[in-house]
Amino acid sequence: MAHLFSWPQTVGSERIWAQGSIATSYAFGVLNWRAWNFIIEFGRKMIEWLWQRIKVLFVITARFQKGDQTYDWLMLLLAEERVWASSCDFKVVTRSSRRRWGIKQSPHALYGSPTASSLKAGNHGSTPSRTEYVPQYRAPHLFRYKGHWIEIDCTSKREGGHPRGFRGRGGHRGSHRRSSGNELILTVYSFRMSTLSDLVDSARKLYIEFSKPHVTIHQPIQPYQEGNWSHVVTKYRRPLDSLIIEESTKTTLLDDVKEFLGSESWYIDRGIPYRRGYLLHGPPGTGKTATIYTLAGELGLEIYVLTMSEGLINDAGLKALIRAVPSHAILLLEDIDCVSHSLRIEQDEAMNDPQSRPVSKSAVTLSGLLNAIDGVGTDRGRLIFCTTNHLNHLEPALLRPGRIDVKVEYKAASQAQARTLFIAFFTDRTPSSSSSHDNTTGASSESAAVTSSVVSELAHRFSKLIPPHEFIIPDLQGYLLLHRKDPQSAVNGTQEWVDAQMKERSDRKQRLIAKREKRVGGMSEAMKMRK
Ligand SMILES: Nc1ncnc2c1ncn2[C@@H]1O[C@H](COP(=O)(O)OP(=O)(O)OP(=O)(O)O)[C@@H](O)[C@H]1O
Repeated sequence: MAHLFSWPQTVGSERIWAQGSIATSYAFGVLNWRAWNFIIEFGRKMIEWLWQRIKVLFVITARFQKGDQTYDWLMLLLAEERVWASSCDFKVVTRSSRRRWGIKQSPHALYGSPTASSLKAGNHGSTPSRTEYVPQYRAPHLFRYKGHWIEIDCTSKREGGHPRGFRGRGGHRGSHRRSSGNELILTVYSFRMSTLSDLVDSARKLYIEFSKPHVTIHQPIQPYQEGNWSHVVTKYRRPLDSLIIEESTKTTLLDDVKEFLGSESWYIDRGIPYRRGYLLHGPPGTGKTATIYTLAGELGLEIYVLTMSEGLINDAGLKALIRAVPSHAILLLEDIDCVSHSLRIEQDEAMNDPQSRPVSKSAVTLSGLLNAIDGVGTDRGRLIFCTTNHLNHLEPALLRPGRIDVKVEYKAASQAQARTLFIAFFTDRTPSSSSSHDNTTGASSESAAVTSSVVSELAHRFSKLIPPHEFIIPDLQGYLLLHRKDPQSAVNGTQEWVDAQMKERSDRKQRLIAKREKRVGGMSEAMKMRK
């Protein structure tokens, strides 16, 4: 009976025991699972932490913003290193700028393309094309530079860190905001910071070498408040002797700029802002801008141009743009009188005087311009060149020494300039012609001397027929171009051309006077009617 009664008890206790052991093993299982989870998570975190530490020691991340000079240096270096060779992502453009980071060649030979150096030398293959293939580097690219692996990424999807949330030395973890993609991110797998600085330095040297035959001109792009100068054009360097201005003006300007560039410590020691302002003033087409480009080419300086008459840049934009100009570069402010004009317009409009309305107006105010010129960053070796056609429109505050230190007046061509232009125009400068004169017999060099003396004599006659300070160099160039192959006929036709030009000018003047008188007459009639 007891057995009878004990069985269910036993069964019950076994059941309880079984249930207990299941519960216990379940609890242990859960605990185990939690422990394992904890261990795995802890291990993962440790590995991540260690990996981050290793990366901090062995990986350097550097960002290069479009619009900054370093971006251009790096892009050129990448082209030179043929990093694009493994790329399958190109932007194809027909624009043909002298500054090319793309692979400029026939589409048929894309992957067998020449190197940047051969392109530099003008060797574009047998089928030169104006199409440019610009590698995009959207997907990360790996390349080897002086024994180090370097990764490039042009289009970060996250801002504030590495494209893949990576945190390198000095970097931050990505915050997953979309970037504009206007930056180049380099990840250098090296524990030495000098690897990066060497790379940037090599890129800079290459860029200077590459830019030698050209003058680089930077123009701003919108939004100006970001100080972005990424629109770049290049022009062939102009030889100094192709600039036909007074020899003394040329050398004075050149020497002044050279002296300024070499006297940084002098300025710093005396607490004087290290900048120099030049004002070139005179009628349109007299060579003001040409002078600045020639100086820049001669001294290897880059130009940052702002045209004040365009009316697009306001005070905030101007400040940001001027601040972004690097040291030892030329800041060129074209048509600076338009800034003063904006004040004058307001005054004149207030006085209801429609007669004095100027042609163009700048969105920059005078105080905005003065603040931008005097502001932060402009005292770090800044050469500021201003041009104007109307010196008398400039506010005295702008002409104060420290803002404008050197003034140069430009006029229409003198007879001496006309003579120099004629000689430059008709003297054969091709090396072959000069070498043939040098290397051949005495008879040939004699004929060269005769030719140059003939040109000189004709130039003298030509200059005497040109009334002083009436025609600008482009006018004279235009006329000489009509007689490009025949200097004698150029001289023979000069008087006739001068007379025709003078008559045309006088007719135009008469027409303008008549128009003005008609307008004034109309206004006084209206006044009378109103009375
Ligand atoms: N003295 C000069 N020597 C050589 N070229 C000149 C000279 N003057 C003008 N030119 C030529 O004429 C063209 C116009 O010159 P430039 O743009 O320098 O004139 P500017 O005085 O700056 O005119 P603007 O006031 O309208 O800006 C250029 O192609 C330039 O090469």
